[in-house]
Amino acid sequence: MSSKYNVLLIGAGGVGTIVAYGIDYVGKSNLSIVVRRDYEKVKDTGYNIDSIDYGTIEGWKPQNIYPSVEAAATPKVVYDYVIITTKNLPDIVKVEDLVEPVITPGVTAVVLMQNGFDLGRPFFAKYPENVIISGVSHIGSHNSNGAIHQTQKDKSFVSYFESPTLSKEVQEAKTKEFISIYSNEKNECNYFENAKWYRYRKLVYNATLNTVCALTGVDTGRLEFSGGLESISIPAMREVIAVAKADGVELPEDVINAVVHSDDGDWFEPSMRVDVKKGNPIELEVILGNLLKVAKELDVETPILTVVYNLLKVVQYRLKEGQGMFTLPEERPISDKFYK
Ligand SMILES: NC(=O)C1=CN([C@@H]2O[C@H](COP(=O)(O)OP(=O)(O)OC[C@H]3O[C@@H](n4cnc5c(N)ncnc54)[C@H](OP(=O)(O)O)[C@@H]3O)[C@@H](O)[C@H]2O)C=CC1
Ligand SMILES: CC(C)(CO)C(=O)C(=O)O
Repeated sequence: MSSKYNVLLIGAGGVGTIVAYGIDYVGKSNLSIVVRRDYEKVKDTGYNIDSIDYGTIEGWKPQNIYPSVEAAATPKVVYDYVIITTKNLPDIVKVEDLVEPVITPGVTAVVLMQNGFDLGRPFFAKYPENVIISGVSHIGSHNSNGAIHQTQKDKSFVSYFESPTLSKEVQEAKTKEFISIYSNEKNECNYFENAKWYRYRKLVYNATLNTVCALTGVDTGRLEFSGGLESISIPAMREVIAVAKADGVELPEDVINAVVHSDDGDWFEPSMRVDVKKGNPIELEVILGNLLKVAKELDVETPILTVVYNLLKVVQYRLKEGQGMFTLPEERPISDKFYK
């Protein structure tokens, strides 16, 4: 009998494949992955990886490859860890529902290695006995048809989303055990005490630069030179900092400066901008929607973020229509709503 951890990773994209490779590199896990669109190709020839951390690897495969979460549930394996590295799009698929077939209550820890805010909340409601781990990744990695191109080092901060039903000791131990199966000498994977703090810190970037670049169609360099950085994104950053403060999270004095300078020398396109460019739906609800819900609960004014959110809702509608998620009738229906 194997004494290895049973690990399932769902979403082998730019981030997921590098996380999976890192876990395989450590060698403490019996690793399975779910591959959707590229299943046939990956099953036959594996991944070709060009990585700043691991070099050039050809034809890499983990122990098991499944075409769906349901298929990964059929061998009746009890998974110790289920890692989710899909895009988090609750307005399309709720990840807490997606993973249901592979979760064993009280055993499986869920690792959310995704951008966004307050991601633990729906999991606590559905899986009160399971540890929910937060992974905030700073990486630049993309997948095109099974070819992975990782240009920025895999650096991640791993914490637990504080469950209302589990003890600190249990959650901390499980989180550190996860780090022990993933951290290696090629990547940088650190334990970080406070998931909420780090998620707010990351939002200072994602809620203000991803969103405004997605709306305007520019990279962060062009946003700076056009004046949009100072007229829109920096005031929006102040709103994120104000919500964090009202929520008991004090971000450092120099956070805005640090965020703005994090792309120095790079015409960098944040992921939401890339998604719009590709015609893919955007992670609007987890990057901005969840923050605005908390702002409302705490009575914090967020005029800029609110307008940005409402404009991006229109963009999301367009993207969903473009992906064939709904179709509109040829003739525009007439509404009898009275506007004043
Ligand atoms: N890429 C980056 O550099 C960074 C990304 N992030 C965050 O990491 C997360 C992952 O991003 P990224 O790797 O770029 O995303 P990608 O779009 O590259 O990959 C997501 C993968 O998830 C798969 N997927 C989606 N739904 C399912 C499903 N139901 N079953 C199986 N597979 C599924 C997709 O498969 P399919 O091909 O079939 O659609 C795709 O391969 C996001 O939250 C992102 O914001 C954070 C920092 C940097
Ligand atoms: C800025 C970056 C690449 C940080 O890793 C990111 O989170 C994004 O583009 O969404």
